[in-house]
Amino acid sequence: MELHMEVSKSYGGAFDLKTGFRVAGEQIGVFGASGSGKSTLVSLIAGLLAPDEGEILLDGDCLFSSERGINLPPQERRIAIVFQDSCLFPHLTVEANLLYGYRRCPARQRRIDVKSLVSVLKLDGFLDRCVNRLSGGEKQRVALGRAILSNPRLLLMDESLSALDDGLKLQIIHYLKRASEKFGIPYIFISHSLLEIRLLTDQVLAMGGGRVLGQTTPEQLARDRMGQSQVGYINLLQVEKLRKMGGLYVYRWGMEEIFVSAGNDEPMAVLELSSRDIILFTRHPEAVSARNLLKCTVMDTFPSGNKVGVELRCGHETLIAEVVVQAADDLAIQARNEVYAVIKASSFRRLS
Ligand SMILES: Nc1ncnc2c1ncn2[C@@H]1O[C@H](COP(=O)(O)OP(=O)(O)OP(=O)(O)O)[C@@H](O)[C@H]1O
Repeated sequence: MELHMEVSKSYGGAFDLKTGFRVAGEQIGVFGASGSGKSTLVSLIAGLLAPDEGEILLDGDCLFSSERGINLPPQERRIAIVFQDSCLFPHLTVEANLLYGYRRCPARQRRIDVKSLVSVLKLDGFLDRCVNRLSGGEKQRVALGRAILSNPRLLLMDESLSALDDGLKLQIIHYLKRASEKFGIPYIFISHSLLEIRLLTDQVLAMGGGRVLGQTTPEQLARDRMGQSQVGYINLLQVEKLRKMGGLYVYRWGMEEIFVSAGNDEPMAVLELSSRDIILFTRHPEAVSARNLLKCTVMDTFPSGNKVGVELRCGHETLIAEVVVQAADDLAIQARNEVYAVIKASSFRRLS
C-alpha cells in the first residue's frame, strides 16, 4: 500500500491540519497526543471529510484532488474504518453484521473466505447471537470481521482497541495481524498508545499540532520518548511459565529464568518491564534482595532527554535500561562492557 497526502484542512481557524507525506507499507501506525489531528487525518483518507485543498493518492489512484475536482465518495474508496466503539447494527445477529459489507461487495471482488475469517477471529460459536449479547471484546472482533469482509483495499483503525483491557487487546492484536497477513489487507492503525503501536505496526507517522512531524519505526519512537515518558521505555518480554516457587512464578525468558510476582497459571505470557526498574551494577553485587540478577553485555547507549538509554544483550534477548547522564559517566557505561541488571520480582507487569 502506498499513500500520498498533500492536504490542508481548517476547522474555521480553530484547528488547522496541513501535511504532506508519502508512506508505503502494510502495517502503518499514526501516533500522536490527543488533539494532534489523527482522527481528522483518518476522516480525510476515508472521505468522511474533504480537505480544503490538496491531493490524496492511494496506490497511485486519486481519491481527492482539489485541482482536478476529484472527491471520491467513501463507498467508492474501498476503505474500511473501525472506531473505538464497534458501531454494530444492534438489531442484527453477529452473522448479519459480519456479512453486511460482504454482500455489498461485487462477487468478483470477494477474495476473503468467510469461514476462515470467522475461524481466525474465533467467532464460530457466536454467529446466531444478537450483537447486544456480546462482550466488548467480542463486539470489537465482529467489527473487525465486518470491516475485513467488506474486502477493503485499506483498513483504518481509529483507537479501535483503546477501550479494551490488556488481555483482550493482545488477543485482538494477534487476530488482526494474522487476518491482515492472511488476507493481504494493509492497515493504518491510529493510537495514542505507544504500546499498541509497537505491537501492531512496523512504521509510524508521528503527529503533532496538525502536522505529520516525521516517519520512524515504533522501536525508535519508544527509545526517543524514553527520557520524557513517565513510564520510561517499556520492555516487552515473551515468556514461558516453568513453575511456581515460594509465592513467585518462574518463567523462561530466552536462556534465562526470571522470577515474577504477578504471574498466573497460563503457559505463556507477555511481561512489561520499565527501563526505570532495572538497576545496573558494573560488578557482581553481593547479597541483593531483588530476585533477578542478569549478566548482560552493553550493546549500545543512546541519549533520550536527560537520560541515557542502555541497550543490553542478555543471552539472545534485548533489554533497555536507563540511567541518568551522571551515572552513565561515573560507571563508564559503554558498548561491550559487562554489567549486571538487577530487577525486583514485583517490577514485572503481566499483559496477558
Ligand atoms: N468538527 C470540528 N470542528 C471544530 N474543531 C474540530 C472538529 N473536529 C475536531 N476538531 C478539533 O481539531 C483538533 C484535532 O482533532 P482530532 O479529533 O483530529 O484529534 P485526535 O488527534 O484524533 O485526538 P484524540 O486522540 O483525542 O481523538 C482538536 O483540537 C479538535 O478539538
